[in-house]
Formats: sequence, structure tokens, C-alpha cells
Amino acid sequence: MSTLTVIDHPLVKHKLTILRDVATPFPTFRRVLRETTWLLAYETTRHLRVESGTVETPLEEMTAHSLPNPAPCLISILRAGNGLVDGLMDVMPEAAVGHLGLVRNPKTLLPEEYYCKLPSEIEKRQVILADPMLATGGSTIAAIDRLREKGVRNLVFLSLLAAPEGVEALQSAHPDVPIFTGALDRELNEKGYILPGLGDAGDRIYGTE
Ligand SMILES: O=P(O)(O)OC[C@H]1O[C@H](OP(=O)(O)OP(=O)(O)O)[C@H](O)[C@@H]1O
Ligand SMILES: O=c1cc[nH]c(=O)[nH]1
Ligand SMILES: [Mg+2]
Repeated sequence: MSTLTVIDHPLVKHKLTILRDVATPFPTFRRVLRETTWLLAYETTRHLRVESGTVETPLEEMTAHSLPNPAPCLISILRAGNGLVDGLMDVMPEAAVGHLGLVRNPKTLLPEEYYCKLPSEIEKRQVILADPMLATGGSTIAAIDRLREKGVRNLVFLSLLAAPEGVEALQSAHPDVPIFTGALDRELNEKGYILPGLGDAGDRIYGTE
């Protein structure tokens, strides 16, 4: 069974309150999501491999560590995934970035793929897949199915909020993929929205409500 890590941090809690607030306007939502991602990134990137080498300081040479080649890779589940990937790129500008376009059909709640562009040598990279909302789990499971087809082995998933239903579905479909999230919410409503949640993440980032 894959691990579920709820990233428990006072600043994450504080920023999540702003993100959940229906009165938060989208420019603030975008900025605070980015700041929250910097904090979530600290735990989510803890497993990354580094390679040993040397660096010349102004005083002497020392053994030092750097990200490997090829570098890790961030994958955004469009469109809301970009809200997390923007912040992840801030802390790891060396990362390659891929995009998977998935939209959830509002009637069936099943994801439909409309775009896929992934970095070269993805099978050799450590991959962080990002989507702010793990609701039924359908979009994340479909994204991981696609990444597995492309040979990705080393993979973790980051969300901002998760529903218990989505965690269970993801753990059962992909038991080897560690899950990181900013909070585990109560349940889904009849339309597949996370309760208490924050609404539609894509709409709140891009002001399309
Ligand atoms: O776990 P699930 O039940 O699959 O739901 C979660 C998905 O729904 C949202 O995307 P949406 O389909 O609204 O697309 P968007 O990012 O373009 O707004 C969200 O960003 C996830 O991708
Ligand atoms: O609560 C939810 C569920 C799916 N997608 C969202 O953006 N929000
Ligand atoms: Mg989506």
C-alpha cells in the first residue's frame, strides 16, 4: 500500500484557509497557491537522488551534491496542475516539465485526455506528478496509467487537497505511488467535489468561474 503523507505545517494550514475562503480573489489565490507549493515541495522532494561531485569554493575544493542527469521531471495535470507546477519550478528550475491535458466529464466524472507532451528520457527521471485536487482519483489514476505506459518507474504524486475516496482509489490502482497532500478532507459531494474543499481549483486559479 502506498504511503499517504499529509504535510502538517502551520504555514500550510494558514495558507489553506486563504485558499478555501470563497472571498479570496483569483490574483491572491494564485499567489498563495504558489507560496503553499514552496512549503509542500520541501517534503515532496525529500526522496530525490543527488550525485556526488566536487565544487571549488573560494577557499578549497570539497565534495558536494547535485541533482542527477537527466534531471527530475514535473508533470502537470492540466489545467489546475500548473498551479502547483509553477511553485515546484521555482524551487527546482532544473526540472524538465511535462503536461497531460485531462478534463473531468461533469456527467460521468471520468477524465478525458486532450493533450500529452512529455520530456525525453522520462523513464530515467524521477517524476513528481502534480494536481491540486484528488477527488474521485480518476484523473490521477489515468495520468499515472499514461506515465507507466511511457516507462516511468520512479514517481510520486502531490496534491493540495485530497478526498478519502480519491486516496483509496489511487492506493488501490497504484499501490506503489507515494501520495503527498496539504490536507485530507472529509468526503465528496454528489457532483464529485471535495467537501469542505475549495471549489473548482482551475476556475479559482484562472478566474473562469
Ligand atoms: O479526482 P478527479 O475526480 O478526477 O477530479 C480531480 C480533477 O478535477 C479537476 O480538473 P478539471 O477536470 O476540473 O479540469 P481543469 O483542471 O481544467 O479545471 C482537478 O484539477 C483534477 O484534475
Ligand atoms: O473539489 C473539486 C473536485 C474536482 N476538481 C476540483 O477542482 N475541485
Ligand atoms: Mg484536471
